Formats: sequence, structure tokens, C-alpha cells
Amino acid sequence: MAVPPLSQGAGYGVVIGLGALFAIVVVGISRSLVRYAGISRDAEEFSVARRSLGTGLTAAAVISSWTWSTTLLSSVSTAYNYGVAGAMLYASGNCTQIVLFSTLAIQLKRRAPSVHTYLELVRIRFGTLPHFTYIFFALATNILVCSSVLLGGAAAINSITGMNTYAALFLLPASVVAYTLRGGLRSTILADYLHTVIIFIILFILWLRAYATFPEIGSPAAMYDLLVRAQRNINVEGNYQGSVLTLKTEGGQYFAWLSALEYTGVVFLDASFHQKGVAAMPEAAFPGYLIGGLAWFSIPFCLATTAGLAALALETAYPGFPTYPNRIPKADVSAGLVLPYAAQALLGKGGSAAVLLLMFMSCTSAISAQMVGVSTVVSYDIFKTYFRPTIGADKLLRVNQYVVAGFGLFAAAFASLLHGIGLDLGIIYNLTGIFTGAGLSPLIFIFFDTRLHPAVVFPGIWINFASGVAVWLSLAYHRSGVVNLESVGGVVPCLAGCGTGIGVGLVLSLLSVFFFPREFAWERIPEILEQQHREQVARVTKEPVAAIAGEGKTESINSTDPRSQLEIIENDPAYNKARLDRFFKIAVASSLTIFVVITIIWPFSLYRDYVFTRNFFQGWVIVSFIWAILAFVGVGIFPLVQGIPVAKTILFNLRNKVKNGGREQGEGTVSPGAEKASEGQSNSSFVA
Ligand SMILES: NC(N)=O
Repeated sequence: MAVPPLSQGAGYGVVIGLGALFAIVVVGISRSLVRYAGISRDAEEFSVARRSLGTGLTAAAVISSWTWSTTLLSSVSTAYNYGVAGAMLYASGNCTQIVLFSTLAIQLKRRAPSVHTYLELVRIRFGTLPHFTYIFFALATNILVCSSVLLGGAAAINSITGMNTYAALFLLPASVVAYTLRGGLRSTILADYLHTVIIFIILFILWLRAYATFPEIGSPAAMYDLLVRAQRNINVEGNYQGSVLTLKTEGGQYFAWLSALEYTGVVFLDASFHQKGVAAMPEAAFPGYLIGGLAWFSIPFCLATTAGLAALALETAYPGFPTYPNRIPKADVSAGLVLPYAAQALLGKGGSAAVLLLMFMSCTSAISAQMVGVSTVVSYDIFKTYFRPTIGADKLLRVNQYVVAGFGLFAAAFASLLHGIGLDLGIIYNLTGIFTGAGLSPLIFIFFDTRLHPAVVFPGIWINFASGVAVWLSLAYHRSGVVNLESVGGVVPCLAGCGTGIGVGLVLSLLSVFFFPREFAWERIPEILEQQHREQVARVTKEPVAAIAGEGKTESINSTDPRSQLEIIENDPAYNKARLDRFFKIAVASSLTIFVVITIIWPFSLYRDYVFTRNFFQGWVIVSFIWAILAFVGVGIFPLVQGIPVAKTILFNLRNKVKNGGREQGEGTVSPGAEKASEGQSNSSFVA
């Protein structure tokens, strides 16, 4: 590994200092919203932001919770491995599941608008064992995601500053816990927004440096020439003519399909994505996911087309490249270090500092979303459901907070364990699908079909999982003659294992739907909720169910209870059935179109015996930059514009406070004059 360009002090300074600064800023904004914009603090606000997010913040939340350190590091490594195709295929393989997810978000609003997590829907439909099965796979997904985010981030920080990897693994989550504890979903989204803006700014700087001002490159045409020259030492196995300038890539395709499948599993099973769908207003869910997904595409596409190709062009040609005159060692590529090396070559210490910032931003924004997701699952799906069914909103908020702190510690310890046994970002990235594939097919049927048999969920998902593991390990052994970290982390065995889990689940689901249907009526949800609630209370209080029923349901209802949410939502015109049906149709049509265009037509129309010409390459690079600019408008500027009414409300109330000599009108008070502004709350993405 090359000598770290920055000091350890810089590493600790960013991770601890910037962490503290972010915590202060975000807690400050969060307090202002409570004091001056009428936002209250309880479990409902903590977990689903009162289901009030507008389009802008939903989009910002989606892009930032999908922009992991893994995204930045792996996309650049993939471009380094497979050339221009790697950048494009990383982006396309990981983008469309976000857009496709918008259909699940709307469907949940149409069919089960009162739930906080999709796991509640599983329980309503199938009961306890299927519920626990999905809780297991949902939490496994969160743990794998956090591990890969932390492992990639800590490895990069270690290579840039020499900071101890274990220290980075523990300090990165620590700074997130502070503001997540305080504000829950809304404050993590506000922090995410700030992170995303900074990530885009650094992306623009890198692109402009590589393609406009860097003396060794300086233009897309010069990059092309350097790549052609570098090609003399490079033969990418499986690429047309071994070229880094073709989209015909076998290895890149395997990688893209592994990404598409395993990360569809991640997005659909990870409670934090559903949570943002739940938190979005009905009219904001689809456009929020659409803008977020398309904007996200630009980050790996533009970044990898810049840094991944710059690394290929410079590593053996430019003495300022950290590994010059050698190619980057394989282990460093797998650990995700191509991005820090390229940034250092392009911008010197400034580039290393930029990547350090990128790592901090992307790790903390992803981890905060994961923390809120996990805390919501543990508090609502485990604690409230099985231990304290009548718990109030305030007490549930406490549980949420304990879980946030506990999960932060657990994630750091687990990632340290993986680091200790030699698992790096590349291996975790590949094997994630073994865990996320098993539950994917049944989940799609749970959302979109009413005939699934409970046995397909339990024990069905365990059968899918066991089949996936068997195929994965056998193929690893068959290809390498040995089962070790290297063989089980290979793309092909992992793709086969993930595909098997999904495929077996699909076959079982179809068999059940066509031959053993178990009809479910969505209209029965209120009745089932009531019955399940009575059973939970009876189990905890050890009273007969009939006695609980005699108490009358309102006595044990509070704002965290899906039954009360159902009543609120039923009276909300935003949840009008015809309106939701229309959103659903638009979401299905648009997301399928985007899937077909971005994942099938675009890459496969160019999957031919073709090496980019200089002109084509220039156009390609310019498109990557324009896409990033449009994305910034969507997720950087649009949320700000939508937030203006709430900013006005806060300023109005602050001014009143100053006029009244520091006396407040009361916490959460919105003055009459400002009410007009806060009417925009439902449209305003900063509160809303
Ligand atoms: N978020 C991903 N898959 O990079």
C-alpha cells in the first residue's frame, strides 16, 4: 500500500471534528423545526416524520441513503476493472431498483397505509413465524450494508491518513449516533441533504480537474489518447479486444447482474427504504424516488468515468500516481482504493482531503439511514409487537433511541470482526445477494398478489436461502478447488447463489399462487390489526382475549398504533383511493420503462464488437457531466426551493422571539402570520 498522503491528525480531525460539527448543525436545525415550525417529537416523528415528506426531501433522502462509501469506491474500482463499461454498468445495475421501489412505496400506501414498516404487513398477512423470518433477513441486510459501508470507508480513510482502521470503524458511527438520537428520520434526512450537496460539489471538482485543468489529461480527447496508450499494458479478460473502451464486457455484465439482483433484494428488504416511502406524502413518493434514482445514477457514472479512467490512464504514465510505475495491486482494488489513488494523482493532498470528506459524508449518511431503519424495526416490530403492545409514543421513542445507540456499537464491532478475518469491501459487496435474494420473490408477491400461501414465506424463504448457499459454495469449490475467502467472494459463485435464492423463491411463489392459493382481502387489514392487537395484549397481560375485547379498543390505542394511524389516514384526502390508484399506474409504467431503457436497451444496444472512437468517448464523458448537473438541480436545488415556506416560518417565529425580548410564544407555536407559510408544509420538503 502507498504511503498515506495525509496525517493521522487529519483523519481524526475529520471523523471526530466534522462529526461533532454535523451533529451540532443538524441538532440545531432539528431544534428549530420543533420550536419554530410546529414539529413535535415522538416515535411517530422519529420513525416516519409524520408521513409528511415532500418530493424534494424524499428525493434527497433516497439519493443520500443510496450513495454509500461503497458506491463511490466500488464504482471507481469497477471502471478500473472493466473500463468505460464498468462505470456505466455499475450505475445501471444499481439505479433501477430505486425507481422500481417507488411501486412498492405507493402500493403500501394504497393497501396498508397505516403500517410503519413492511414487516408489519407481513405479520398482518401471515402471522408470527413469517414475520420473524423477514425481520431476520431485513436486519441481516442492514448489517451487511453497514458493514460494507464501514469497511470501505475505514479502508479508504486508513489509506489516505494512516488512521487506525478499527478506530475509524468505531468513530464513524459514533458521530452519526449523536444527531440520529436527537432527531430521528427528519434530522438524518436534513444531514443527508447537506452530505449530498457536498458529494456533488466534490464530484464536479474532480471532473473539471480531470477533463479541463489537469496538465497530464485536461480534456476528454486527451484522456482517450492516454487510455489508448495505457491499453498496451492492459488486457481486460472478457472485454471485446481486451479493451477498456468497449461496452462489450463479459465480466462487467456478470457484475452488473449481480448488482441488479442483490441490490434489488437490498432495497426491497431494507426497512429504511420502505420507511422513506412511508414517510413521503402520497403525491411525493413516486416523484421523490424517480428523481432520487435518476439523480443517483449520475454519481457512480460520472465519478467512475472520471476517477476510474484517470487511474487507468495515469497509473503507469504519471510519476505523481501513488503506485507508479506499477499497476494498482489487486488487493487495493478490491479494498476500494482506486478512488483515493486517482484523487491524489489529480489533486495532490487536496484530492486526498476531498476523498476523506467523501468517505465521511457517504458513510455517515448511509449509516444514519440504516440506524433509523433498524431502530424502527426493533421498536415497532419486535418491542411493541411482542413485548409492550400498549406502549405510548414517548416511551417508544426512548426504545428507538436505545436501539440507535446499540446498533451503532454493534455495526462497528461487527465490521471490526469482518476486517479482522480479512473480509474487505469487494467480498462483502459480492456476497450480500446470498442473504438478500432469498426473501425477494415472496416479498414481491406479498405486495402485489393476494394469493400467496404462508408456507412460501415460512419455511419457504429458508429453503430459498439454503438452496442459494448450497449453489454458491459448490460453485466456489468447483471453480477454485477450495472454499476460501477468495473463492466464495468471486462474482460468478455469488451471482449463481443469489440467482438461485431468487429463482427458487419465484418458483415456490408461482406454484403457491396457481396451485395452492390462500386468498387475502386487503379490506380485512383493520379487522386483523384489531384481532392481533387483542391477542398481543392478552399474551402480555395474561388475560383472556375476550376480556381485552371488552375494554373497548380506544383505551389501548395511541399514536404509534397502526389502528389509530388507519383512522387518521382514512380521513385524509391525500389517501383518496382513485388518486393513489392513478399514482400507482404512473409509477408502474414509468419505472418499468426506466428499467427497460437503463438496464436493458442502453447497455445491450452497445454490447457489440465496438471500441469507442475518440468522438464517441468525448460525447460520453460530456453526457456524464451534464447528467450530474441535472441531478444536482433535482436533489440539491429543488429541495431548497421547496423548503422556502418553512424557512420563512422559522425566521418569522425567530423574529417574534427576538422582538418579545427572548420570550417564546410557546414551543411549536406557529404564529398566525406564518400560518400561511406553514400551510406549505405539506408541499414543503424541508419540514414536509
Ligand atoms: N448503493 C449502491 N448499491 O452503490
